[in-house]
Amino acid sequence: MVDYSVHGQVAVLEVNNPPVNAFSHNVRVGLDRSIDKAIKDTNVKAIVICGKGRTFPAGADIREFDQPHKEPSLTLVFEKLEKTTKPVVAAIHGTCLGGGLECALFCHYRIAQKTARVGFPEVQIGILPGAAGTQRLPRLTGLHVAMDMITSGRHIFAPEALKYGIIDEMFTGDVINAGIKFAKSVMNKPLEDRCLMNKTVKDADQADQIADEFMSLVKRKYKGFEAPIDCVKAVKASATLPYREGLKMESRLMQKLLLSGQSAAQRYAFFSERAVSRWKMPGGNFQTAKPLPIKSTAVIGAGTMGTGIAVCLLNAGYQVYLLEQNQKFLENGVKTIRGIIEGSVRLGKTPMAVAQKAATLLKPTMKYEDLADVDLVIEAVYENLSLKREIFSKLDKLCKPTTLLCSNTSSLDIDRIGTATKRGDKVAGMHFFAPAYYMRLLENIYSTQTSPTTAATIMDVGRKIGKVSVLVKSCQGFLANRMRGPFAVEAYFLLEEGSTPQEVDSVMENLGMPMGPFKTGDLSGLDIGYKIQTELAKSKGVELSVDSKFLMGERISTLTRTMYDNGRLGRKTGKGWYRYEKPGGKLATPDEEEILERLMYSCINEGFKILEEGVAATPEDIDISWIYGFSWPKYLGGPMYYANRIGLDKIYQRICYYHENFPYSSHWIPSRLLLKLSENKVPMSQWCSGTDSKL
Ligand SMILES: CCCCCCC[C@H](O)CC(=O)SCCNC(=O)CCNC(=O)[C@H](O)C(C)(C)COP(=O)([O-])OP(=O)([O-])OC[C@H]1O[C@@H](n2cnc3c(N)ncnc32)[C@H](O)[C@@H]1OP(=O)([O-])[O-]
Ligand SMILES: NC(=O)c1ccc[n+]([C@@H]2O[C@H](COP(=O)([O-])OP(=O)(O)OC[C@H]3O[C@@H](n4cnc5c(N)ncnc54)[C@H](O)[C@@H]3O)[C@@H](O)[C@H]2O)c1
Repeated sequence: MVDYSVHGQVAVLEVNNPPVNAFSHNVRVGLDRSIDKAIKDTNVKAIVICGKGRTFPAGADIREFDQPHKEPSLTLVFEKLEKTTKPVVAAIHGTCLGGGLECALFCHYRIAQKTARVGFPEVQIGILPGAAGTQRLPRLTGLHVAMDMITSGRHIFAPEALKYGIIDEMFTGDVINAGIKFAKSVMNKPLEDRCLMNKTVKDADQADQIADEFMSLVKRKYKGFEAPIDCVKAVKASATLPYREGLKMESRLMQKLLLSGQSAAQRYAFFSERAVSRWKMPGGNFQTAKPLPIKSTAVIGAGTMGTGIAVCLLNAGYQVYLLEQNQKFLENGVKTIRGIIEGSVRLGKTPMAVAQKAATLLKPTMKYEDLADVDLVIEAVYENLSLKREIFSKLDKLCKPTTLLCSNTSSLDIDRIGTATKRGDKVAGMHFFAPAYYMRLLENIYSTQTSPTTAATIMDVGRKIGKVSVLVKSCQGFLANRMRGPFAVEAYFLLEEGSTPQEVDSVMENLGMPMGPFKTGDLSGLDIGYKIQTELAKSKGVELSVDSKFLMGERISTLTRTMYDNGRLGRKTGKGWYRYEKPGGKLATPDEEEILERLMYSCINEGFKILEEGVAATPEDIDISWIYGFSWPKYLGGPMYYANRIGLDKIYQRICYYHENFPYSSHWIPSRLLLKLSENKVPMSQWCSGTDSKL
């Protein structure tokens, strides 16, 4: 777990725990023994700590957080480093994160490869740097930088770390050689000045002011999350309390956070995000299918979605043909794309070089013939099946045989689009979420014809453009919108029964969602819901009117149609739900619990049906879709995790209650899987892919 070697007078302690050299219990034991050995060896005059393989330790082992703590603790091991009279050098490459950075902060010196990153990402899993990180980083950088790094969890590259004094020097080339060389250069220098616990925080006199500033920032920016608040308190203590007292404060806050439900949920989300990349579908999976190389792409439709998708592809270095039917729309689309990229450069999110390259990669066109040689097409025209089929048929005849043809449709069956071509195996859905350049979820959809190679390729493209990609089977609405369907429908029914959009929104916002369903509707455009409903009715041979209350025996709401007819399309027309006159309700305003249950339990029921039918392979696929597609608060772990926390039997009973009261809404028909799991009290570790059991 720790490889020990001596090179002349320098002992090298190489942490060897792939893939990320996390400080698991056996690594702590190994490191402890190796430190003792190096201290005892009189021939050894300096010590180098580094990581084997791809990285310096990336932190504590997150999987161990729910297990009983086993000695030695990280702090106990690290303290030996600072106490020794032999200089200790952390030689950093890859990602030096969390406990890894804390280890480096106990060393007397830190050097890093230019491409290395350092950071304290603990806040993202609902905790704080609990091995003295909150007390030691401010002693190096001052409060401001430490507050920023610890409350945001952002990683910084070596040049920035050098600027703040976190590292002493940058190097290129081999880590061990660089470590030994540096260790030799500091071998006989005094160490008192290099021990952080002896230092004071340079801007301690402004502690109140800086802490107040960050407290109001984190309360606004990370509304509902507990960890950022405790991070501010712990970092402030580094300036207001003696070192040992500060450590006690850090430890108290850490224990509180570790026991909180939020941290467990955020850790579940961390592992789920990785689990969804291990996709599977009939005939193949992430291990058996290999992605095809994709260089050039095309986006059809330069509207809201097409422009956002083009930005994602351009930023990742793909060539993009942007095809429109209308010259004016094409020009506007190009302007929008430039505007988004320029804005991102101004915010420091996109490097100038990437923006300049993107400008050369964009090829606006009105000619389908230009698309003949591209490797991947993503269609984003109006939500209309016959239009999409016509376009796919045209592309099939025109594009080279290997081109993959994908649709960004929000709801249409991919099989029905694929049958318009003779290459159903190369047709799939790539469903982005608005705004496409910002939202991290990409829902990739396979039809009965799609090949695993096509799935592997679009999952790979998703990864390369920085999305969290989930693979699902095609069905009406796919995973995300199908499950979100009852959520939106129940919200409309509540309105018809007397609630206001503000009331409904505020219940969901209090739960932790950044926006309630009506504000989200205003943002996406209310015409989309209307068009989806009309298309669905048409596919069943029914013409809807404003007075329609049922579709095929199912209760429906045509409120979006009323909005559409009145030109209230949401933000884009300047009026939507938030300037809507409340219809006179017949029923009393439902209480908050009912709003929450009707919106969430209806979706959760649908989620279990989605699992039952194999549309999603695991609950993690569903939870990740909500976290990255609908900004579900990570600290609640996703709706399926949330359901498990509430108790499946309670959820099942309430679903039965609503089913009895709303017999015309099939989304209340209880899921058989939910019944089975709740009756047999099956723990989540047995119905998920294993993420829950890691906690
Ligand atoms: C009792 C009180 C004691 C308190 C002491 C507190 C000490 C400290 O303050 C707390 C911490 O350090 S908290 C920690 C602070 N550090 C962090 O939060 C860093 C979290 N990690 C990352 O950000 C990314 O993994 C990297 C950027 C390191 C690599 O990215 P990449 O190259 O895209 O690779 P990838 O696909 O992401 O991961 C590959 C595999 O490794 C797995 N794994 C990864 N880290 C793990 C960990 N720490 N642990 C376990 N496993 C970890 C990951 O799950 C995956 O395996 P899976 O089977 O597929 O699931
Ligand atoms: N807006 C959203 O929130 C959202 C989210 C996910 C998916 N979607 C889906 O994305 C697709 C596009 O939605 P949008 O909101 O971007 O629509 P939009 O109306 O903003 O843009 C559609 C664009 O397609 C162009 N177009 C129409 N027919 C064309 C043709 N034959 N050739 C070339 N261009 C043509 C139009 O001129 C228009 O500019 C729809 O299928 C929609 O369901 C939308």
